[in-house]
Amino acid sequence: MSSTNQTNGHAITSPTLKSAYKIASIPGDGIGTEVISAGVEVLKALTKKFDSFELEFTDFDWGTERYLKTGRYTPEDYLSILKGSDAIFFGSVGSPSVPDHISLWGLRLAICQPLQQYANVRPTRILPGTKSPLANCKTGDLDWVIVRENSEGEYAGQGGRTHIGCDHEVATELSIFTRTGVRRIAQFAFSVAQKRPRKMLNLWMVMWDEVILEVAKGFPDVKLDHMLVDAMTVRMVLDPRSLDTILATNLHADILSDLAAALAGSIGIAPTANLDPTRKNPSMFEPIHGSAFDITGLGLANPIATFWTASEMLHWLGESEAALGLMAAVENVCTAGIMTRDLGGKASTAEVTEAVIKEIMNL
Ligand SMILES: NC(=O)c1ccc[n+]([C@@H]2O[C@H](COP(=O)([O-])OP(=O)(O)OC[C@H]3O[C@@H](n4cnc5c(N)ncnc54)[C@H](O)[C@@H]3O)[C@@H](O)[C@H]2O)c1
Ligand SMILES: O=C(O)[C@H](O)[C@@H](O)C(=O)O
Ligand SMILES: [K+]
Ligand SMILES: [Mn+2]
Repeated sequence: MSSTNQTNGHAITSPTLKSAYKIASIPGDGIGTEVISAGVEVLKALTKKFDSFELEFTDFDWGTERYLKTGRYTPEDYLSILKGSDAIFFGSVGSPSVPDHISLWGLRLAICQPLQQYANVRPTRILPGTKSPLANCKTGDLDWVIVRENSEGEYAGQGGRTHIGCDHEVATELSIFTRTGVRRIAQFAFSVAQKRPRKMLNLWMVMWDEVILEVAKGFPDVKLDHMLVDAMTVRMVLDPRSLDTILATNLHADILSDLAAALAGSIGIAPTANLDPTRKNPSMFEPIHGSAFDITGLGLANPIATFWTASEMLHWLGESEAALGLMAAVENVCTAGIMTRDLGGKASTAEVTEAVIKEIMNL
């Protein structure tokens, strides 16, 4: 491409570098395929509108169908394949025909764990034109970022079963926490909180508390507040304005983020970034929801979670103008009332997608 500059009254044309990013797209199972294809369409529209960058997509059919045929969710060299990309755009994994721990460890965790995506970031707010199920909670009242520790805790993969099928069978599921793991996620969460208007971080747990108090010394401008997870659910419902950045263990944050999405109107809007903050490996971006068997193939899947996810991916890649443009387009479409059934509307996945693309082209 080229750009035109004015110099001494003369227009000169000079070549400029256009960033090109390689995106590995993994739609996965269920509505994952529907929302990722909508997301790819929207991202392609953005590259037309903002001609400063290009996206080169490679699609992978890694999902349960592949597992049932070959015994693996991915090819054996999947990590080196993914390492050749700048980011991973993921739908969901999970199917009624395979137990959840097999699908989860076969694909999502098989990517997050070895690629050291230890920070899982889940922003939530109430989009304009949409409603929270909480009476008196309006757009702006609920504006949170949940930071989920994404590498250890309850999803560390430690534990097992002995004497399977016997009455005295024993099953263990161990949560593990390391100082290194807690320190690095605390540092990450503080730096998120530091950039937010309320500069506030809420969290809990014993060794966590100790490590976090150490890390807190490096962030004197962030207000720190400790909460137990059960009390946090109450506070999220009764006093959403008092929260900002919420740091929690892998499982606790998994649960709190579904609650947060529901309080903001629907799980169909909520995005996730699985980040390797060191940037040694590509990070993975996905909607927070799963395969949603109950609505698969019906055109009812809300694609906004995936659009918001795409916006987070663009921010991470450094394309903030396009990222903000995408969210502005999404907000305009919500304000116009073009929404899927989960948000109280009547539009299909394709209609919302088309409306967002139209808004992007009119930005
Ligand atoms: N990261 C992931 O890939 C991920 C996350 C969660 C669940 N899962 C898997 O997905 C499968 C189904 O899990 P589940 O039912 O507990 O959770 P789910 O998120 O798939 O669905 C929960 C409910 O929310 C609705 N919903 C979800 N996304 C929606 C959207 N975009 N638009 C409108 N409605 C939406 C569904 O219809 C369903 O009623 C399981 O196999 C589970 O393991 C995968
Ligand atoms: O257990 C899972 O499938 C995941 O943790 C999922 O719930 C998620 O939120 O990523
Ligand atoms: K998902
Ligand atoms: Mn979850």
